[in-house]
Amino acid sequence: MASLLELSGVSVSFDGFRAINNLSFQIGEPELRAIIGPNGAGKTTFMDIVTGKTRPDTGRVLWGEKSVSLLKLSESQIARAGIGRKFQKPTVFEAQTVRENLAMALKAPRGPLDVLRLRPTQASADRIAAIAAEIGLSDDLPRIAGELSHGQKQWLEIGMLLAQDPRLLLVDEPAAGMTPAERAHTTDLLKRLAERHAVVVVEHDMDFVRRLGCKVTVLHEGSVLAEGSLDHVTANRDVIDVYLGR
Ligand SMILES: Nc1ncnc2c1ncn2[C@@H]1O[C@H](COP(=O)(O)OP(=O)(O)OP(=O)(O)O)[C@@H](O)[C@H]1O
Repeated sequence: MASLLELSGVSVSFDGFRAINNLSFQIGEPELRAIIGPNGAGKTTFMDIVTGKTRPDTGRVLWGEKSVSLLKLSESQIARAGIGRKFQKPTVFEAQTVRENLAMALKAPRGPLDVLRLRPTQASADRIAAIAAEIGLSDDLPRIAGELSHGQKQWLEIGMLLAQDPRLLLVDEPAAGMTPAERAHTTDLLKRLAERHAVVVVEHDMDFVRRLGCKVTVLHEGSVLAEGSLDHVTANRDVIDVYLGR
């Protein structure tokens, strides 16, 4: 499988502290990957580098069939190239309906004031319906987003990412604060999305990672400590020492 995203030899320091240290990572398309690691391992900084928020001091970050360097692109160009990121805290438009939120996301490359003025057109209605079905919110389209449960808001935000047609989704701690039923739904959703997309899930909850049933990358001190199935990495002595055994 060809790589969709490939980092090699990436390092970044903050005030002399190496948050990412000679990191190499690759993911294919489609693929589901979990990233785990102790606090401060560099998981957030990794996502910041991929999305262009943080620029590495050294290394390469290559994207797509043409191996375009993401280091030359702005954050918005990277988003348009097909990389979507979901932060831990949902940031849906609380006062708008689920349908309006998805409609805004379909049109999103403009400024926030422009998107607020837009109304869903017939042309976008099918797309909105398909995304709502994908995320399990078909019956909730007329509801005000602020009234949704925490889990439903997370799914809506994933739907808003999908509206942008990403090839790679970066999802930060999706299971945090969810009920067991919401976690099960989220697992199913991420697995289904990973049939057509590259999906990177950063997660601390090991039960959740186990249910994802995917390859796992363990980060520690800004580098890959171990990689493979969850059983493989959790049997690794170094992983036990720095992460699991604490
Ligand atoms: N802008 C910054 N300035 C200074 N230090 C930073 C900055 N961003 C990250 N760091 C440091 O880099 C290291 C890696 O941080 P990062 O947030 O990437 O870890 P993480 O694996 O996401 O941790 P957590 O699981 O707690 O979210 C930490 O020691 C953090 O304090």
